[in-house]
Order: sequence, then structure tokens, then C-alpha cells
Amino acid sequence: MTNLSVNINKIATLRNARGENVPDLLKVAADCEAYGAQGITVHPRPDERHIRRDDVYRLRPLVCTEFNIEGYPSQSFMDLVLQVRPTQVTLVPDAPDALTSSAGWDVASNMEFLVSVVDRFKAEGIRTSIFVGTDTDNIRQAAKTGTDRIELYTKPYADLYPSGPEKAVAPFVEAADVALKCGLGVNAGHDLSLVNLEYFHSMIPRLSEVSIGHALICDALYLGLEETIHRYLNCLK
Ligand SMILES: CC(=O)[C@@H](O)[C@H](O)COP(=O)(O)O
Ligand SMILES: NCC(=O)COP(=O)(O)O
Repeated sequence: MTNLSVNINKIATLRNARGENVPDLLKVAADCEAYGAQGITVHPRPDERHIRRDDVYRLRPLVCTEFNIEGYPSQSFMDLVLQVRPTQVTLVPDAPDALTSSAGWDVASNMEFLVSVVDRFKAEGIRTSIFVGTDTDNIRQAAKTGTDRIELYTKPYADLYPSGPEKAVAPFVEAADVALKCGLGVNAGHDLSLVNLEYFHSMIPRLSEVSIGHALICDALYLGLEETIHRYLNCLK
């Protein structure tokens, strides 16, 4: 079964626009779970452009599905995660000023660092996931870190999908196959949408989780949050 984890970053973006509490991030998270989402994802970036550290603390007691925190493992980020103890932490190689995540880790070049971070989180019982591209040698290196899972960066798939779904998904099918054979769980995310998700899942049915935010929240502006979440869940059946 592939879990849908709703990334609520963009709810925080809208909330921050007026400096008050509308929309209420915690209510949206609870509603996403009530509508069937199997997880909530947040990406507290250093500049707190959307999700703030305080949001992460306030969300923790409320999230009753899987709580996934994404970010670059700076000391500040690690301290936050170790205090909050989510279900899963997803390690992302983003620079502090990155507009959004735009690449996975070069694992071999960061092996010692990633091993130490993975060890620290796993010692506290927090599931680990490393954000990577589809390069299969890099995925084999990721397995050597001891991480529980990888998360496949799916923007390249989303970009190519309109011009050729089969060509777009092929590297991801191979990458997932290699990861699973290495004993890794496989998550996926970034720019997945109602346009491209069902095909992606049909070609990689053993995905553990997709984390989806930007497109889902945009869809909800037209369809409503409950209907939108139901449509995304239907893509994962
Ligand atoms: C790792 C990943 O792909 C998502 O966390 C993405 O980076 C969302 O971040 P923004 O919502 O800040 O674009
Ligand atoms: N890990 C991907 C994520 O959490 C959401 O990415 P996006 O759907 O906002 O592109």
C-alpha cells in the first residue's frame, strides 16, 4: 500500500501572508487526516518562509498518522527533529536560500556525514529517508548509509510526463527496483499531481509513500480539500 503524506508547507505560506492564524495550520492538518491522508509532511526551512519551528512543535501532539519532517540536517534541524521525534525524517540537501528542493544527495561525497546523521536519528527510533535522484549507483551508496528508505525526487518525471509518460517513468522504475533489492523502502515526491500520480504509482506499485504538497494545495483551491485528497487517494489504489 502506498501512503499519501500531505505536505502542508503552502498552507503556512498563505497563513504567514497576513501574520495571523488564517488558515489554521493545525486544523488543516487534522482535516487532511480526517479526509484520509495517511501522513503529514512539513519542511521547516531556515528562513521560516512557510513552516515555522513553532508549527512543528504544535503539530506533533496533533498528528495521529505519520509525521514526516523534511530538511537539511543542520545542527538546528537535528535538534528540532530529536526534540519532536516524528515518525520519519527526510534528509534533503537544500541550501538555506533554495527556492525549493531541486536535487537529491550526492551520497558518496557526503557518506560520512549522512552515516552519522542516519545513525543519530535511528538510535532514537526515527525512521530515516534520504532524498535522491534515480542514479542507481547513488542509490546503492544510499543503502550503505543504513537509511531505512530513500525518497525519489520526482520533478524530472513530472517535467517529462506530458511529452512521454513511458520515457519519463523508466528511470524511476529502475531506481525503485534497485532500491528495493538493496532492502530500502521507497518514497517519492516533488511535483507529483493529479495529472501524473496514477501512472507513476501503476508503474511502481511498491512505493511506501508519496509526499505531495504544492499541486495538491493548488487543486484544493478549485476542488476543495476533502475532494482533492479523495482524488489523490484514488490515484494510489
Ligand atoms: C523535498 C521536497 O521536494 C519538498 O519538501 C519540497 O522541497 C517542498 O518544499 P517547498 O514547499 O519549500 O517548495
Ligand atoms: N517530498 C516532497 C514534498 O513533500 C512535497 O513536494 P511538492 O508536492 O510540494 O512538490
